[in-house]
Amino acid sequence: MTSDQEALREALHLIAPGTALREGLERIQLSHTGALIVLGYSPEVAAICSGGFRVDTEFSASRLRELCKMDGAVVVDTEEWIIRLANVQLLPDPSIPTNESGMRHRTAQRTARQTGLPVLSLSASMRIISVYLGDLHYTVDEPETLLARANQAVDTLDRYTQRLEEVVTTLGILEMRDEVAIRDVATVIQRMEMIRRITAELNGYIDELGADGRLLALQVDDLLRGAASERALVLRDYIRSPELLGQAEQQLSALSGESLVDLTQIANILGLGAYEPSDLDRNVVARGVRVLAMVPRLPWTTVQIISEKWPTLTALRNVTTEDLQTIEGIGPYRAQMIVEHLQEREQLASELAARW
Ligand SMILES: Nc1ncnc2c1ncn2[C@@H]1O[C@H](COP(=O)(O)OP(=O)(O)OP(=O)(O)O)[C@@H](O)[C@H]1O
Repeated sequence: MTSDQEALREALHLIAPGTALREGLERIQLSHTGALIVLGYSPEVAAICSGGFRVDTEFSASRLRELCKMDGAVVVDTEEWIIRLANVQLLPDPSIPTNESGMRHRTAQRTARQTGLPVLSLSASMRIISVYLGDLHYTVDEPETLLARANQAVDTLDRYTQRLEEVVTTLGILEMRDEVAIRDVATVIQRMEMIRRITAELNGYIDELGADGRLLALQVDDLLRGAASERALVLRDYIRSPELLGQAEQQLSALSGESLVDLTQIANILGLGAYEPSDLDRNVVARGVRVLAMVPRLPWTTVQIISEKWPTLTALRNVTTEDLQTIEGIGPYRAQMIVEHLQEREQLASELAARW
């Protein structure tokens, strides 16, 4: 996300349903007066304001509506939530390009480009809220439209998480049998990345829906249940050097929709060296970090020390309680817990495999 996109998201959050600002905008829409509102008060804004008068009054929805009945723009200081100016003429640099028609929208776009602040433009005739920020232009949807789209995305997330659960379970079984192929790891990461993308889209809807999006946020939370930490653990299990983790995350999120379908590209991002589709069948071994992280109350630093000493899951599965007690901070009780946990996982994997 670029900084403008992030700022746009923050601006959408400010005007989300349930906020005082949105209530003001809805009142303006009902009264068909239209509006031009600058969200932020900076020296750049002050420099392009002409005429009008100072208000310096606490923000309220009804005040905004009243002030927007007058000609000109309103400037709202969103740091302090104070309406600073009203009835002002905005005079942005006329050489700044604009592809809008109508003076209000053209001024809004130029002002946003010149000041870097969000500028709202509400047309008197149409029930549309336009947000301009830098070079971005966003048309705010009605909450019903947004909710319909968000619900579709939740259905997709639901299907994706079910499919992920299947492939992660398969990976767990194969890990315990030393039968993991590059394809299995790449498939899990592919699914996780698809989930990350749909979640980012949903978070955008949640931000924009404000109070109307609370139920949606709970649904998403429920569906994700620790998905982000599981993703990090799978990556740690198969990316040899931890310093490449951040780079891999970046490259995964930069993959186009088409490239995400290609498992060899994902495998290469993980550093697993797959140049042709047949390379995907080559075996790989997990470090076992994910399995260790599931041991109850085992501190992360201890997980790291253990996996440094026994750097593969295969090696880990052969450790004894005596071996583990050579590590500082692991006594007989904890050593026993770790060994039992590994045995349980192995047992579970063979039970599940028997059902295949
Ligand atoms: N530079 C400006 N500074 C402040 N306010 C402006 C500016 N330009 C336009 N406006 C406001 O927008 C109103 C509508 O202007 P105009 O009719 O030219 O734009 P429009 O885009 O065609 O209108 P609408 O958006 O309502 O369809 C003006 O009456 C004024 O209140």
